[in-house]
Amino acid sequence: MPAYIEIIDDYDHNGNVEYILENVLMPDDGSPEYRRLKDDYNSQLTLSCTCTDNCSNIVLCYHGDGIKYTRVKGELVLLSSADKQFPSIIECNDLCECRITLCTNRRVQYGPRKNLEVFESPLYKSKGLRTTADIPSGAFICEYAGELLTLPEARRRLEHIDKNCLVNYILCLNEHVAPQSPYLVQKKLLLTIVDPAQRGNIGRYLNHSCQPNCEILPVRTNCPIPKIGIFAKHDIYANEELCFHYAGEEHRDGMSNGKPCLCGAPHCIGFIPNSRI
Ligand SMILES: C[S@@+](CC[C@H](N)C(=O)[O-])C[C@H]1O[C@@H](n2cnc3c(N)ncnc32)[C@H](O)[C@@H]1O
Repeated sequence: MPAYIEIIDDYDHNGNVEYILENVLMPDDGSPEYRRLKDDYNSQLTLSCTCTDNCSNIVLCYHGDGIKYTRVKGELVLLSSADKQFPSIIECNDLCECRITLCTNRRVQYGPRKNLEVFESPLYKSKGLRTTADIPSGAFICEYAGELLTLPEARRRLEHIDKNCLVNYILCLNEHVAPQSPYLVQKKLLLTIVDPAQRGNIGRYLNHSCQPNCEILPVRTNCPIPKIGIFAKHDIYANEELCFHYAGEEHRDGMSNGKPCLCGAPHCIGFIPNSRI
């Protein structure tokens, strides 16, 4: 039995973007905000399960208010009855006593699914990500991994992007957290900012759609800073382009207008939504 899980990710980029398997810290700028981000990044969630029955009872491998997985045709997918009011996932971690190979509360930590392909999207007139195989509803696609930014650094980079008409890869995840969430006992982390422009994984190629086939959810494993997990919203067929709503479909407040949106959905809002930070 392995003592920890190794991420399996054979994807790569063309060009000079560095391929990373999971989030990394932005360069140290000496700020107090960076020190706080680094402290969080190096922290371990103290939630752990005490499952000793070969994970036959999923409830034991379940941490507080997180969404659960269920196994469908050999694959772990999100339970469709999940509470969408405070959506988040807390997977089992290195402190858990369950058997890694049997645990049904570990998916994102294994890395992206296979059969993903970067391509030139005719719809978006830029790169996009598609699947070459069918994907069931609720299945994990990949993480949106990049450099974790402090708020001042994100603002600085956004200004630079605007001024120089560069492609914006910065994603701000605003969490709507239940007051008794177990990870808030450690720290109140509500805004996670990820920039895969220079260092990122395959998640950086998903475009925005106002009527997407994927959704993003915060997923915690060992670290209190969530990974941004991308999941199938419904069954997806081979050769479909994968896209998600950049601001989250349920939370439209706090959005600012970005560039014109090319998604072509019947109820397209007309612009790429950016979270106001
Ligand atoms: C995360 S990247 C997606 C991959 C990108 N298309 C590429 O070629 O690398 C986000 C950028 O893609 C483009 N993009 C994403 N969704 C779009 C949309 N709905 N309409 C127009 N451009 C979009 C914008 O330039 C946006 O800043």
